[in-house]
Amino acid sequence: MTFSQDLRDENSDIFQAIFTHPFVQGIGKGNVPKEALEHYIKADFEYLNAFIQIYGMAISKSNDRRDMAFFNDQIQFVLHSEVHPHHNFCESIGVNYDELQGYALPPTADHYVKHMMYHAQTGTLAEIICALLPCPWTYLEIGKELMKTYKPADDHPFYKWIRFYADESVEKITTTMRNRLDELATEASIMEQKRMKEAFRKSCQLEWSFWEMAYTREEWPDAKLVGSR
Ligand SMILES: Cc1ncc(C[n+]2csc(CCO)c2C)c(N)n1
Repeated sequence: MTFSQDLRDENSDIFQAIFTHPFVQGIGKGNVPKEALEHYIKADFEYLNAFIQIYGMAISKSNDRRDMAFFNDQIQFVLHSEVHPHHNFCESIGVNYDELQGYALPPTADHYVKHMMYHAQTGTLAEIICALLPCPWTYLEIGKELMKTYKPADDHPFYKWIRFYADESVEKITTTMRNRLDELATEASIMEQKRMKEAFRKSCQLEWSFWEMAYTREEWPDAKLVGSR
């Protein structure tokens, strides 16, 4: 059993909860409330900006050129490819992508980004990868689950989104990160392995929470307090 397979097994409860989340199921059914999609894109645009910065932090912790090249490729991927699923969501609700950019992160997305930054700043390379891996891994499995369950045709409103994440490019990213993690884990102390597992589980939980945040349109209290009392 590899370290990354252990991680997957230990967190299958959260993976399962992500697949059944109403936002994720709504993507499969082709029916997500417009407000939830807007809230998601606003937060995810800024989340991806932070993700790029964290890949930069990971490069600064890398000594091996293959790691540097991988993180560099991922920065390109987030910059140039991950805009496609966002465009798909925007088209489905008839909103211009530009209008959903530049918003402050809601609490859960803010927490998620800072959790990854914490591990990128204070942790080893293995720990950083553990904090980052649930991001491609859960999306890959969401894509595959939705493909299998709903078999979307190309006129499905979220066909492009589902295809994008079920694709082999996201599979390759996940596999590369898993393999590197498995290598690094063999040299990690028990204490480091514990921190790695905690970083991974917390990111899985925050992936679920990110869907929930978008679905419930979570905001900072000050936005709600205005005029409520
Ligand atoms: C909250 C949230 N989690 C995961 C992704 C998906 N994702 C983000 S970066 C990346 C590629 C990693 O190199 C992938 C697959 C997302 N868009 N938003």
